[in-house]
Formats: sequence, structure tokens, C-alpha cells
Amino acid sequence: NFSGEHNNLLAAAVFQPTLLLYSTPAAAAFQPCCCCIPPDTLLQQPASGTDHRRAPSITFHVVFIILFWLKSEDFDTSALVSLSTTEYNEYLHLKAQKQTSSPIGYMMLRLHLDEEKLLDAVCLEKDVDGFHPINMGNLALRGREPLFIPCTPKACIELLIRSGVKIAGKRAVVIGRSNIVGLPTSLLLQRHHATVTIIHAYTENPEQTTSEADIVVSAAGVPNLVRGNWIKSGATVIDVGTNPVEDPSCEDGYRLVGDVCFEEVIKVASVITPVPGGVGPMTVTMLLLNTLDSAKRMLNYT
Ligand SMILES: NC(=O)C1=CN([C@@H]2O[C@H](COP(=O)(O)OP(=O)(O)OC[C@H]3O[C@@H](n4cnc5c(N)ncnc54)[C@H](OP(=O)(O)O)[C@@H]3O)[C@@H](O)[C@H]2O)C=CC1
Ligand SMILES: Nc1nc(=O)c2c([nH]1)NC[C@@H]1CN(c3ccc(C(=O)N[C@@H](CCC(=O)O)C(=O)O)cc3)C=[N+]21
Repeated sequence: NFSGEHNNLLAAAVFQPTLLLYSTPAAAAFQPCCCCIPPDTLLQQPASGTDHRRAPSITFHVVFIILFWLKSEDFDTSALVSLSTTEYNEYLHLKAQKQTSSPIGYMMLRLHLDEEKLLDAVCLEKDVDGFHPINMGNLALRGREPLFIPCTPKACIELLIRSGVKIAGKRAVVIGRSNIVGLPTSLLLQRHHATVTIIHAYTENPEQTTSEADIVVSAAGVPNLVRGNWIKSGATVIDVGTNPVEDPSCEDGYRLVGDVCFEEVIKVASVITPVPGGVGPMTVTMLLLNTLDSAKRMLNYT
């Protein structure tokens, strides 16, 4: 079982060396920074939709960590909050020129914040999300290396490797094909020599295909999609889903659940990630790691 505690330890294991590295004098002069820019619509008034309601807390979470890295005066979160969509693109462009920043846009696909323009504007060397089409293309092409690997897919692989799960030669099923999770995760698993099948909303008999997999990564955004009978005995299950479900007994009126029916699947799988406390915190760690790599590359620091 990947317990929350175990996962926090893994996150710390990545995080601590990066902190140590950055206490060196050469690096001290340089301030790696990643600004997470939430879309204006999201900050004005979160609507009742799933993603909207969930986003502010996650955004805060990320901004909090980023401020920790920053130590710099030129980062004004209150200014970011008041940006309009057009200004947002301009801001990204501006930030892209600056030495210390790695601008990322908080993708809320249903809000459609001119995602294409936004991604094109991000400077390749600072694309810590790994969503720029060139980084994505290089992830897909054999013999090429992307400058950055997207954070959530990287987090999934990190969890597998650090937990001793063999990937090469194994059958992997990825549920979901979004640009930010499903697609890059399937590409990355393939790079690690898994035999990958992708399941999406049009797939017939997803349970049949999934039950043949040694590794299942679910990123559909559907609570309780993956049931016990979808999983082969002893399989590894990575639950990326972060879905709020109403729960009046919780302080905010909702709680977070994954895509996987945890109670059923834990009886069949050999290892499974919990939600919360699974892929999410590791994703944030990978964002920091990518930010650090970006800064190191700019410093020619090897
Ligand atoms: N922990 C983390 O770090 C992160 C968690 N998330 C969470 O992961 C989940 C997915 O996010 P994201 O990829 O952005 O979501 P999207 O809505 O962009 O994509 C969902 C994907 O799942 C597929 N899908 C939807 N319903 C079903 C179904 N019933 N059966 C099979 N496939 C289905 C869709 O298929 P189709 O393409 O055919 O529509 C689509 O490809 C969400 O819960 C999100 O909150 C997201 C990012 C990071
Ligand atoms: N440009 C961009 N990059 C992203 O990486 C990106 C994005 N847009 N849009 C939205 C998704 C979602 N995402 C999450 C990251 C961390 C948690 C996370 O840390 N979750 C905690 C819970 C957090 C809480 O309780 O508030 C957990 O699962 O334990 C969740 C979700 C990144 N995304």
C-alpha cells in the first residue's frame, strides 16, 4: 500500500536534496521560481462545477510552495489574482523574458483560457509543466528528450519506480487521454517499455481491458469508476482522480475521492495510491523538481 505517510516520505526524499543543492553560494544568487497563474474566472467566483470548486484550494497549495522558493519581491500574487484573460497572456509573455521565472498556467480545460496561445507563449526552457507542443512532441518521439516531463505523469512513474514496481514488459492501462495527464502518462509508460492501452469515454468494455493490466493508471475524473472486478489480482493501481463529492459531514461540505473504489480495489491490488495523499503531493514535488531543473539549466549548473 502506498500510504499517505509513505508518500510524504517519498516527496521529502526528492525535496530535501534539492533544498541542499540550492543552499550552495552559486545558486543562492539565483532564485528559482515558478509562478502559478490561476485563470481570472476561477478567482472571481468559483461556480458550483466540480473543477471550479476544487481549484482555489489547490491553487493556493501550489502558490504557497512557490512562494517558499521565491524569496523575491517581484512576485505579487495579489496582482496575479486581478489579471484579466488578455492581461494574463501578456503577463505570461512578460514573465517568459524574466530570468528567474517559470510561468505555468493553471489548466482548467472547461474554462478554455485560450490554452493554445498560452502554451505557445511559454518559453521552452521554462516550460515546467512540460505542456508546450515541442516538449510534448519530444516526449512522443523516439530518440528525443523533452526538456521537461509533465508533472503528474512523472509523479506516477516516480511512485512506481520508488516502490519497486517493474514497468518494462508489463501491460499498463491508462484511463483518460487528456493533454495534461492521460496522454503524456501513456507516452511516458511507453518510454519505460510498458505495453500501453488507453481507455477513454468511447471505449467499449473498459473493465475487460483493465482487468488484464499489471499497472492501471486512472485519470478520468469519475468517482468510483474503477471497481474491484476491473482489477487483476496483484496489479498496481495509481489513482490520479481528484474528485470532490458532497459530504455534509465534512467542513467544506465535500471530500476528495479518486476514480478508484478504494475499499473494493485494495482487496485485489497489490499496491494502490490513496486520494488524497497519493499522486497529488508527488505532482507538486515534480513541479518543484522541474522548476529546479529549469533554473539549473539556465545557470549551466550540472
Ligand atoms: N493528482 C493530480 O496531480 C492531478 C489530478 N487530476 C485529476 O485527474 C482527473 C482527470 O483530470 P484531466 O485529465 O484533467 O480530466 P479531463 O476531463 O481533461 O479528461 C478526462 C479523460 O477521461 C476520459 N473519461 C471520462 N469519463 C470516462 C469514463 N466513464 N470512462 C473512461 N474514460 C473516461 C475522457 O475521455 P474522452 O477523451 O473520450 O472525453 C478524458 O480523456 C480529475 O479528477 C482531475 O482532478 C488532474 C491533474 C493532476
Ligand atoms: N498547468 C497545470 N498544471 C497542473 O499540474 C495542473 C493544472 N494545470 N490543472 C489542474 C491539475 C490538477 N493538479 C493537481 C495537483 C496537485 C493536487 C494535490 O496536491 N492534491 C492533494 C489534495 C489537495 C487539497 O486537499 O487541496 C492530494 O491529492 O492529496 C491535486 C491536483 C495539477 N494540475
